[in-house]
Amino acid sequence: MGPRKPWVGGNWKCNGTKASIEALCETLNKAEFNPEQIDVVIAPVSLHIHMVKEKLKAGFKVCTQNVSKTGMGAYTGEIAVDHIKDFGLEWTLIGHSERRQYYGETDEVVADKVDICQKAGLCTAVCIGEMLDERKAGKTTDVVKKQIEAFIPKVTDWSKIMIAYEPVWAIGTGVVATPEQAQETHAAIRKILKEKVSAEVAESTRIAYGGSVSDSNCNTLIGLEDVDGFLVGGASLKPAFLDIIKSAL
Ligand SMILES: O=C[C@H](O)COP(=O)(O)O
Repeated sequence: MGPRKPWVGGNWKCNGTKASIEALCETLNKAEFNPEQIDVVIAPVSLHIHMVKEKLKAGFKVCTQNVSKTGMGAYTGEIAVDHIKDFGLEWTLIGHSERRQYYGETDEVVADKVDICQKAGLCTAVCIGEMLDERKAGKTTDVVKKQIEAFIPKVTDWSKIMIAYEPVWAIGTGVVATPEQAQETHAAIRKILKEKVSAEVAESTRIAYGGSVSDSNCNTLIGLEDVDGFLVGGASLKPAFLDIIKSAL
């Protein structure tokens, strides 16, 4: 872990019922952390946000899993930055690989969403990562570079950007990146930020790892120089998430 404030996110994806989420919030409320020293960010299904905000103790930050590239208006089914801000939320995820794969979210759309979040002063976890065939072809750095370059021109306040590196082949598969793969790509991302933005931004921007993070691999991963935290899917629905938070303290 570098000198940056750690960031640990639980992406609950399209999971949970009112009952299961109530129980999960009770479990998560056992976590002990100082929000001045770590960002612990929970992204439930949008319908559950109100309830999760009520149930989780102060210190947790509640986040949307997606945001509209438009403002308020005649855009059926969307949630705008204005709603997120009005609701008192600080964070949103953008460009998760499931959004890119199943809902046609291109680099251009991700850039538009970064743009609207920046203009609204909303903190944004931007997800990037390569597919298995791209890794096998040795194209990982090229892929993440293209994904990052797409949104760089939209960023005016880097303190509100967190990059989540999630190799797609590691998401939900139980196949976590090796420490060497994770460190190598996180360092490559930092190098891209240095070359394309500035040394200061490269040094200060947090980069979290995501993809089959669990209570059994988090301690090794968090020991890596350029890993500043995690974006966790499956394990964030379980008590294991408490250990993952603890690993980053
Ligand atoms: O947003 C979280 C990632 O997609 C990781 O999911 P996972 O921890 O279930 O592999």
